[in-house]
Amino acid sequence: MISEREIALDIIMETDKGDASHSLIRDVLGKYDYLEPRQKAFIKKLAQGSLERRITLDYITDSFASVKTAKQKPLIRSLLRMSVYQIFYMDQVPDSAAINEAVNLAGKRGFKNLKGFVNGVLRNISRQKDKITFPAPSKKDKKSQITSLSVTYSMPEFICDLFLKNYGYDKTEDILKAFLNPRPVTIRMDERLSKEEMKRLADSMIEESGDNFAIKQHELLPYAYELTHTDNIQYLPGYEEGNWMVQDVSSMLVSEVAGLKKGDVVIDVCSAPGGKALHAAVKLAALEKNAEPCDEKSHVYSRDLTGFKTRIIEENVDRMALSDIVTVEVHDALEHDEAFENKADVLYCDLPCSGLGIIGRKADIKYGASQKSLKSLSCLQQKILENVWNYVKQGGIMMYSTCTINPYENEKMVDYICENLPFERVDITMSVPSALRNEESLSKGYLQLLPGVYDTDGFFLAKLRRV
Ligand SMILES: C[S@@+](CC[C@H](N)C(=O)[O-])C[C@H]1O[C@@H](n2cnc3c(N)ncnc32)[C@H](O)[C@@H]1O
Repeated sequence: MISEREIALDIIMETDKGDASHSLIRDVLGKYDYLEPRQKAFIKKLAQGSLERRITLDYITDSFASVKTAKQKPLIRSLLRMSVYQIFYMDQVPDSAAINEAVNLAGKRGFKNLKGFVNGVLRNISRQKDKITFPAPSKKDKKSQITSLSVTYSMPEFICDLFLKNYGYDKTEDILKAFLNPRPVTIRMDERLSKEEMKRLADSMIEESGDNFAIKQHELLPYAYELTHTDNIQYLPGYEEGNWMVQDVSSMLVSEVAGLKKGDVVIDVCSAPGGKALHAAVKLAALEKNAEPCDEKSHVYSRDLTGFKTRIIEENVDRMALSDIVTVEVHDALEHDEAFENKADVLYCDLPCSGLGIIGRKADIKYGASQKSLKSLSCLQQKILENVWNYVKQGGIMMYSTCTINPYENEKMVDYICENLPFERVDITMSVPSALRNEESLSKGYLQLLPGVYDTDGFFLAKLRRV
């Protein structure tokens, strides 16, 4: 018989090898579908939390263990992470339960000789947990600030350094804190629904969901709704009917700011799962309602690299009844397509990026990122941009966006575009929701949303006009 902690242990061991935690947790919980919701919630919290706080947990263990985490057997390292997480961050679990089960699991999984080590380290940590302190930052010493932020908020040092250089200590701390707070899921209701229909849909979600479920309208956009305590979101009312799709409110701003007009051709070169392209399609479909038969038809071309990815877009297009207005195609954005030259009124360049803005949702991103991977992503973005920029008509628009917080992929990439390609920045201050209009970055010709400052993922967007 496998226990909940043993299931969590297996997930933690896999994520230690670099596997994506969100899909892994979903797949493993699918395999143990017979478990009670309470048991599944425990496994998810333990696996996710141990990953999210890995650096902090290792720091605590290393303060007590004779063999440091880097030198420990992978199973023992994962077991200690999971147990220290319970001792520090799961108040409802008695320390003795976490420790006894860890010792049993060490024996069960072939490490009888290390049961004493596991027991000793965990009992010491439990006894002294109120006395443990993290490295303090010193105002004048940048290195001490990096170490302190890294250990306290479990963030690799090079990311702390990157944020510190750009945002200073206080803002960096706000961002890192926000990453550790649970983020609600945001959905975009189909704008073809009336306000009353959206409200009725939200009410029916409440009626059909468990006690903890909550839904509220997002303050930034009237058709964005925040959902908390959502498991199996696809079973909520309106999903099958295509009345909504999951999308962070920050990402909705792209189509909000693009200034789409009836008859526009939109090309999205990196489109899966289709959030922004389908948002554009919904807006255009609403405009088409008043079109005359002789008017130019609006259309969205939604492309991505593989059939696997475009199938996801197609499923969303079908579900949302947008197949008349959207064409989905497999196409490598690095391959130039002459047929697309001068075709787009609006080109979406929502390019592959380091994803540092969504670390709060996908903790594995922070451990997978490196200075080298960030550099190679900005090279890829540059190559894609050089290849697709002339899909935009003269006077047309390029929407450049990423879900990251890295100047080399964001503001410096916009500088690159404006210095090397025939584009100029468009002031978007008046087209963002009023609650964002005082955002400092807008005065520089782009919008950089930082988690902890706004109730959104980290997101970057710029509107550029071909001149
Ligand atoms: C940030 S995601 C796009 C998200 C999407 N725009 C949305 O709003 O749902 C980046 C996408 O770029 C795709 N991609 C990566 N390299 C590509 C390439 N060379 N050509 C086309 N798509 C690519 C990835 O498969 C991924 O789906």
